[in-house]
Amino acid sequence: MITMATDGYDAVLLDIEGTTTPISFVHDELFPYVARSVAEFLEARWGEPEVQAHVRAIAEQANKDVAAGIADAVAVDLAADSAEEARRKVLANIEWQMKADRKIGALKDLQGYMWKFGFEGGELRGAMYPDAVAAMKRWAGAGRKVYIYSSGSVEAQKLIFGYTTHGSLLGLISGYYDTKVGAKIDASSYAAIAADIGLAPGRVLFVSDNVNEIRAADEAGMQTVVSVRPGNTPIGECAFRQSSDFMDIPL
Ligand SMILES: CSCCC(=O)C(=O)COP(=O)(O)O
Repeated sequence: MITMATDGYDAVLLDIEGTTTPISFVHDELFPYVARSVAEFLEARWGEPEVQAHVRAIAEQANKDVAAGIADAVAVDLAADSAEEARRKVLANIEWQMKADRKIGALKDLQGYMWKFGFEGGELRGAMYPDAVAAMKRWAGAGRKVYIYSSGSVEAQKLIFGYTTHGSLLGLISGYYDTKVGAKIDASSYAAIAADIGLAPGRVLFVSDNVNEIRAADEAGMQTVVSVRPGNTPIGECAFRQSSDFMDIPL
């Protein structure tokens, strides 16, 4: 039985991986989609302005990482390198970052851009926990605004909820946040989201599988529930409320 603040909450802020969506979908379908097609994608679309914008962001991040002494990072000089050389280096940076499951903006933005082709072409469909879908409908129907906060880019979030195995859920969602608002383990990110939504943090309920994120949201004053799902990292003893069926979360 989950007990919430007696006067409830006005908005719900949901994490994706391990919360609305199985971790296995992200790691066994979404990430491999990019891993298996990124080399060919870069070769075929290198000259396209949108792809070049992603290339510049990856190169900028790589050069910062090299300066910071990160061993796997490969410096890229887009002005001096030949197109082939630059493409090889950009690819090397994408590959090591994906192996490390790095939650970094330039990589997340590129993944989101590539997933668009998979979702729009029908190769990808966003997997959802059925109780998460039911709870989102119940929250929206009861006047609780539903927001998303994920390391995945806002563009990727709109795809995963726009093309789910339960149809489009975009109509249930009032807004989207990614790490442009701040890191998910920083309390200031949750304060910024609450301010942007226009609510006191205490009127927002944050649900995530990641206890470090839950701790940050709690520090910012949000109400919290830890999502417990098969395949999630076990959380063990923990002071926070937990749920494995979001329909059990009181309104
Ligand atoms: C937008 S779906 C892709 C999820 C993703 O790329 C990711 O890194 C998961 O991050 P989350 O913050 O949802 O755990």
